[in-house]
Amino acid sequence: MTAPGVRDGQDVEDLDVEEVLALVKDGNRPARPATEATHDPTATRGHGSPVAPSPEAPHRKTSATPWADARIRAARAARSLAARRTPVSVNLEDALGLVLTAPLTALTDLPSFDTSAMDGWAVAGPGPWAVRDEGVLAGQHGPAGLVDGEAVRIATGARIPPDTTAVLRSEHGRTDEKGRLHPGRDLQHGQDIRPRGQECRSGDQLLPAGAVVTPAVLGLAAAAGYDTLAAVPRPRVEVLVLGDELLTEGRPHDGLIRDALGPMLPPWLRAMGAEVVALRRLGDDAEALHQALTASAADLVVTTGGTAAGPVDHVHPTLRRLGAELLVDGVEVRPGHPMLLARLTEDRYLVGLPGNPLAAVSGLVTLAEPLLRTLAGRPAPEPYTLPLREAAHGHPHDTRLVPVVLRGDHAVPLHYNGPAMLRGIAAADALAVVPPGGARAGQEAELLDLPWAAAGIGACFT
Ligand SMILES: Nc1nc2c(c(=O)[nH]1)N[C@H]1C(S)=C(S)[C@@H](COP(=O)(O)OP(=O)(O)OC[C@H]3O[C@@H](n4cnc5c(N)ncnc54)[C@H](O)[C@@H]3O)O[C@H]1N2
Ligand code: MOO
Repeated sequence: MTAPGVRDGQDVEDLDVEEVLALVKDGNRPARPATEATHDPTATRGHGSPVAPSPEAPHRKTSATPWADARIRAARAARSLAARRTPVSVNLEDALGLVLTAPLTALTDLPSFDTSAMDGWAVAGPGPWAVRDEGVLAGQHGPAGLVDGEAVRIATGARIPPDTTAVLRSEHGRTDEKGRLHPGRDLQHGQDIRPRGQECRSGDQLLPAGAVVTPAVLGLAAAAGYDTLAAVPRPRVEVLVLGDELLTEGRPHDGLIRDALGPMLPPWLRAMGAEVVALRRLGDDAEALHQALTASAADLVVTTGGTAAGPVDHVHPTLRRLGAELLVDGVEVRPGHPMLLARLTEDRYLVGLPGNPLAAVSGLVTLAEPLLRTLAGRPAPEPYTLPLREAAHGHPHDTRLVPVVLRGDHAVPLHYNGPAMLRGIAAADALAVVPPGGARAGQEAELLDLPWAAAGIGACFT
């Protein structure tokens, strides 16, 4: 059935109840531009005073923060803690994705000795040459020096014998019947020799402090002599999954459903650079939640579910009981508007993700990502936009995050993007930021890449 007033081409399955209600009331009026929505008397920006909810927005939270402000607030909240974190020394194999706290300074010349760039012969003086019996392989040290007219077989990466004048590639040399080596073409002095220090001298700065450790940085660090790197510690995150209705195996039955967030959040958080220290399922138990939050030593606790105002929604009451400071209490974004950010103690934070799975993703990218990025010392990704290939309907007042695939130079909005659905995001490359009122086909939309989309599965998982 199509809800009356829903615009052509819209899938009612894509809308949450509130959006459908708003559209029914709006009829087919054109979507309001973002600027107008900003002046909506029902929309409270920042932490303004409470405003009576409008009939169009039965669940609008008066304290809700605009989406872009919420991201900024989450990033800023962690700044003072980030400044207090002590750098750690991390083995290379554990350093992927971390940020260097000291410049990467070469511990050696590179190459650290004169090296053959090719398989062939090290030769001294002009040819033809007498070829020694014993060759020189990579990894051997101290080959005997050559005299003019002499050559020795040499492998790529092997040390150049003293007094070598060039390396003759194997395909450019010919040996006559007497075993003498002749050049097949002119040979320049120093040809195919990589001189010591060609890439850097010991003490040269290879990368500045603040560089992100990529696979290539790991390779460079190893080449330059490093076993460990000084880096910003990975933020530690504990995930608390709330809800009595959740199963951890088998098919849904008897009103029980599978926990979709337990399997999804830890790898997603790791892809965002976090160390997930624990995942615990607490049911709907206020006491267990209180104890878990009191006992946790993680930099960030991520809870799922329980953010709304139902009888077993324990997150707000527990935060009040703990005396936590609510920094963001609801965000003007769909899905996920009940998401929250709190400071539990001076150096511990909580992000409360709504239980609906796509709403949880929205909370992850809106609040957890900027907070973790700041704690990890990483810069914000450069914002970028692409035109939408099709129109994306918008919420009347709130930003919408819509899963999209990137095709050529367009972003294509995906269906099955309702708050309880993962079908769209599971096929997506990015989330498109759709302003209040929606976006036309061809309109540029800001895109938030999914952490694995650009790098390929596995590449960014730490
Ligand atoms: N009176 C109001 N009710 C609701 C509002 C509102 O503004 N006023 N907002 C709705 C929205 S929007 C969302 S989102 C949810 C958020 O609710 P909670 O964070 O309290 O989440 P729950 O009620 O625990 O669960 C919501 C939904 O998600 C399912 N769920 C929970 N955890 C998981 C999981 N790990 N894996 C899969 N699915 C999960 C749960 O069974 C519910 O269906 O509140 C609305 N209500
Ligand atoms: O419907 Mo709720 O917007 O957060 O998923």
